[in-house]
Amino acid sequence: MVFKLRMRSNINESPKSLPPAPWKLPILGHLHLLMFSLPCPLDGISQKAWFLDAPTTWPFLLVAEIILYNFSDIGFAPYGGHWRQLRKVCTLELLSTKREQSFRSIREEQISSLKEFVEALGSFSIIDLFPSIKLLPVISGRRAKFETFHHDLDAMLQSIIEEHRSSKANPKDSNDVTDDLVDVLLNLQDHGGLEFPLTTDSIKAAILDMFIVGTETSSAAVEWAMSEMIKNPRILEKAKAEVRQVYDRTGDVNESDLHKLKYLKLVIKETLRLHPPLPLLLPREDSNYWNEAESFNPERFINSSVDYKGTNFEFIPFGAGRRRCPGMSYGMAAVELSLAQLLYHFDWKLPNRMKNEDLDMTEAFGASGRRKRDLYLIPIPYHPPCVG
Ligand code: HEM
Repeated sequence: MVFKLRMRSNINESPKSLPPAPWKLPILGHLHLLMFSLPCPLDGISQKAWFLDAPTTWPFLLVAEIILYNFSDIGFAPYGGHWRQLRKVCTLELLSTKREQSFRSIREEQISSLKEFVEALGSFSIIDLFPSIKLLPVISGRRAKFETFHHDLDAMLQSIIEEHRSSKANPKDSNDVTDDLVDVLLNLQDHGGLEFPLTTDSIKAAILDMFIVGTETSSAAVEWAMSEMIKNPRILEKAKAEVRQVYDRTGDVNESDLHKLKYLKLVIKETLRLHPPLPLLLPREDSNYWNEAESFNPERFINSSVDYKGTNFEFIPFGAGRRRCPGMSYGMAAVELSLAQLLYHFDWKLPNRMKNEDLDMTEAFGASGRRKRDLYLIPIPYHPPCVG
């Protein structure tokens, strides 16, 4: 996962005096999920083809048509042979456990730059960690604007593809774990023996899916987890103590010890329950399923067999069934690692002596499940005890 970090304005500035956040579009990669707030003629989470008959005047359908190469990405593709093939490529080639592990060092390297970034700024908005959400900030119109945007985006994707092609004059075996996602797709296009040809447009749409879907959902989870912990200092302290106890030995946050962060995992689960990045129609605050459903209580998952893998229907932040999220392991690894970094290297406080109970937790309207207002926090560097 790529983290490009954008500089944010002044360190001690009041959030109120910051320029208003740009209007956020529902996010490209998961816009298909908007269908759940529209009258859907089909039942069930996994039926996604109906919208193809819908008028493409809805902004998100225009996005899918124009920007996602006429619905050729994985998320928007209607169920059928083309989608099945994309899905197979995605789960077996792009997001397999083997690949996920092979990207571990890249992920660690990228997420470790978080520390330097936060230090350099003094204050930041969590959303800046994942800038892809802002890829579309200024699109407020319809077709003409989407087309201009698509033109620019297409040029960028084309140059990414060409760069990969030229640096791979001797293409490697697609099982080569040093390949990145674009290499894997290009190798499949050249040598995959696929039932349906993998067009360059499908490759571009898949890159967009991975990049935008992955960053948008993971950033929402990190932002909500931090918000909930700030709002609940007891939980913040407990999670922080755990992270520091695990990493103080080396002074370095890495993926191999993530499995020891048992409490942080509960915090993430509870975050995904209360704030699923793609809300769908989840019973997240339904008292038929949850005790004190609206309160943030990570401990509810202690000794609970309820998991997010798609079999407990009261808790399906990654969806369920054949369209279940193929990037679950990637997403969880990125969220855990980001939060571990943030909690290990910094103490956190709200700006302007704001009280934790005053933190606004309103959700943005729409399908993206994000905070209505960006979360601004002041980091106070933590100096680990000398490592021997
Ligand atoms: C915390 C992180 C994430 C959450 C909560 C999440 C959640 C979801 C959900 C709810 C769906 C729809 C499932 C359904 O319709 O049943 C989905 C689909 C999808 N997700 Fe994720 N996701 C996350 C991270 C990622 C990452 C990191 C990637 C890729 C690198 C990814 C790639 C996709 C793709 C390609 C689809 C479409 C699958 C299809 O339609 O067949 N997601 N995700």
